[in-house]
Amino acid sequence: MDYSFVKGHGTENDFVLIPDANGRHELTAEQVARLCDRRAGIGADGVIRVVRTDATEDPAAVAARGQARWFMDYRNSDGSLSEMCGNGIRVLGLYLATHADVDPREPLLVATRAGIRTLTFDGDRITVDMGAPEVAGETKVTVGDRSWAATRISMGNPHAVAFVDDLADAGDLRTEPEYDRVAFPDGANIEFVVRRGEQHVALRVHERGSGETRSCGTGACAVMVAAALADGAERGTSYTVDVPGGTLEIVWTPDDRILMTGPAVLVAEGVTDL
Ligand SMILES: N[C@@H](CCC[C@H](N)C(=O)O)C(=O)O
Repeated sequence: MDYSFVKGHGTENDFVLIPDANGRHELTAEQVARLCDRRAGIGADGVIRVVRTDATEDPAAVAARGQARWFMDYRNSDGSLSEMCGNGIRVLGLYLATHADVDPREPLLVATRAGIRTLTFDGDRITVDMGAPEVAGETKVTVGDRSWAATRISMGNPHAVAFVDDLADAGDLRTEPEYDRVAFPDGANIEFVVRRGEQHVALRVHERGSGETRSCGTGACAVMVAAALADGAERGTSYTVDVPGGTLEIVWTPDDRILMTGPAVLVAEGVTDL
């Protein structure tokens, strides 16, 4: 069956959006993997079905009815579900502001499996209130014969953040790093971080369900929190986080919310029968 798609990216973390206001295109994991295939499909790090909260029975959408009109149904490129995608939600916001009756002069509330997130628009920059981080203590990550201490942080989805001397130390991230499967029963996104200056860091990421990507919005937020904690700075600070595909600005507010600001770009629209 033919259906419409939109392709977009946020700091080169790229997504196939499936506009599905009325909830008619529930996707299987196999379909998502076909869409994301970079040779036989459209190619992307993930798929976002853009559906109204009153048109899907996903429990997170049902819980948000009456507060948020739109639900981000996010899947990784292997077809697995995730609770949240920081870059993807900006791309979804731009899609709604340009293709639906969403007024970018107003805050936009979007339901996700991690709860409702609020977006504000400033030209081509979008800020997302990512909610409060949850810091869960120390763990360890391993690539080949090298291991690093890491901090477990949830941004609605699970992250392990490891400071390294050089981003090249993380080696070939085509293979998933090893991590504590008891601490992370649902898998983990792993970030490797170096310092670039005062309140300025850079990362590489291996995403759960997608492999190494050129950016991860929730990962950049987790990295900012780990860096601020290490600096003794904590709340009321802002950091610049460089990712391979660009730069994100992250603020930790005095009332414990993480605000992430970055770009969103739509690059193509079409019809597919994948
Ligand atoms: N790239 C995303 C995160 C996507 C989900 C992640 N792979 C997971 O499984 O939790 C971002 O920008 O946050």
